[in-house]
Amino acid sequence: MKSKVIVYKKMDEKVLEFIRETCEVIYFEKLHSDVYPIFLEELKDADALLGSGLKVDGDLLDRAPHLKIVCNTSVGYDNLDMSELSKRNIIATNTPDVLNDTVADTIFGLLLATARRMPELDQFVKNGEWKETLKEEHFGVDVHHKTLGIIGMGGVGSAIAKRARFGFDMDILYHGRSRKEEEEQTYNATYCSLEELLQKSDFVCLMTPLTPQTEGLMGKREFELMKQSAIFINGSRGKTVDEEALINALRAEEILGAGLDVFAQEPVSPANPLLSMKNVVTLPHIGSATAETRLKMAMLGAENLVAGLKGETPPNLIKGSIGVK
Ligand SMILES: NC(=O)c1ccc[n+]([C@@H]2O[C@H](COP(=O)([O-])OP(=O)(O)OC[C@H]3O[C@@H](n4cnc5c(N)ncnc54)[C@H](O)[C@@H]3O)[C@@H](O)[C@H]2O)c1
Ligand SMILES: O=C(O)[C@H](O)CO
Repeated sequence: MKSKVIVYKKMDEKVLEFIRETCEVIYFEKLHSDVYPIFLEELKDADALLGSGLKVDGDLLDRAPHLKIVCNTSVGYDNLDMSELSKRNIIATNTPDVLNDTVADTIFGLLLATARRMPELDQFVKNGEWKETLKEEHFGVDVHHKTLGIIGMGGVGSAIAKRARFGFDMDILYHGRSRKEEEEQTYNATYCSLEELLQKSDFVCLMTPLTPQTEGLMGKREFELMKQSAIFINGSRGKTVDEEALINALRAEEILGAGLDVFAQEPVSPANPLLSMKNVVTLPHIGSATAETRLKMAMLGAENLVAGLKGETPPNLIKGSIGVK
């Protein structure tokens, strides 16, 4: 009897074919309201879930009594209730590393675009407002040789540090749960407290996972500690930032600007005040959004799934999952 796998996100056919070699696949390109009742019905005898963003909590797991493994096609796994999964002996996996460079390219591009006001000046040109040589009022700020503070020097944070150091001669500060000797040696990065990082950085880049400890990590006090000339970049999750505090800090000119790839609510509401601020550059959570990288992530998720269903240890077990030694 083949294992039954529910795939709940749009996937390349190559990935579905790979899973179909050993499993039965129930495929939902998107879990919109029309198909959700069918999804819940299929859950009843499903052995595995593959996709990203679905809230997998106790309520959902109670509807899936045969589930053996839940596989994210993302590195972030804040959508998974790890304790509920472990209670039920369900394996959980994610897709780290394959996306580091693509995400670092996005986040550093966001940093550059925000520093040099590119979206605003692109619109300036397209609106036919460019009538003469640009004046100081339209100048941006330099990135090269400035100080970048990275909160969360992990896979993506480290790739951002590489770009900053070797591409832009930046000085790098970082804060995290542990020291990163390799990054300190390779990128001349300096570990410091969060307070010191916020006070000294010209660019603050948040790249931590969303956890109970990082929820609201950047709040009123943290933005007040930043330089008035500094720019905040968020590539992590929207809820690592107190969005109200960010809006107030920008309105009070406590910081110079912000570049955001993630938001507390996604898709972000058009009414969100951040979207009407010229000194805020916004992206629709596109960190890993290239065809090549998304295929790698999906295939890695599928490899984790097939290995787990075979009784093997999947390559990317999430910390806290059963089977993590
Ligand atoms: N915008 C996007 O499209 C995109 C893409 C990839 C990752 N992400 C987000 O970025 C996160 C990090 O990705 P990664 O692959 O670098 O993960 P990672 O696990 O390699 O690195 C996370 C880093 O954050 C640090 N950290 C954890 N808790 C912390 C805390 N309380 N304070 C300070 N540092 C802390 C960890 O020590 C680690 O160094 C993901 O969990 C995801 O939420 C977003
Ligand atoms: O966590 C990740 O991999 C990205 O945010 C894409 O979801």
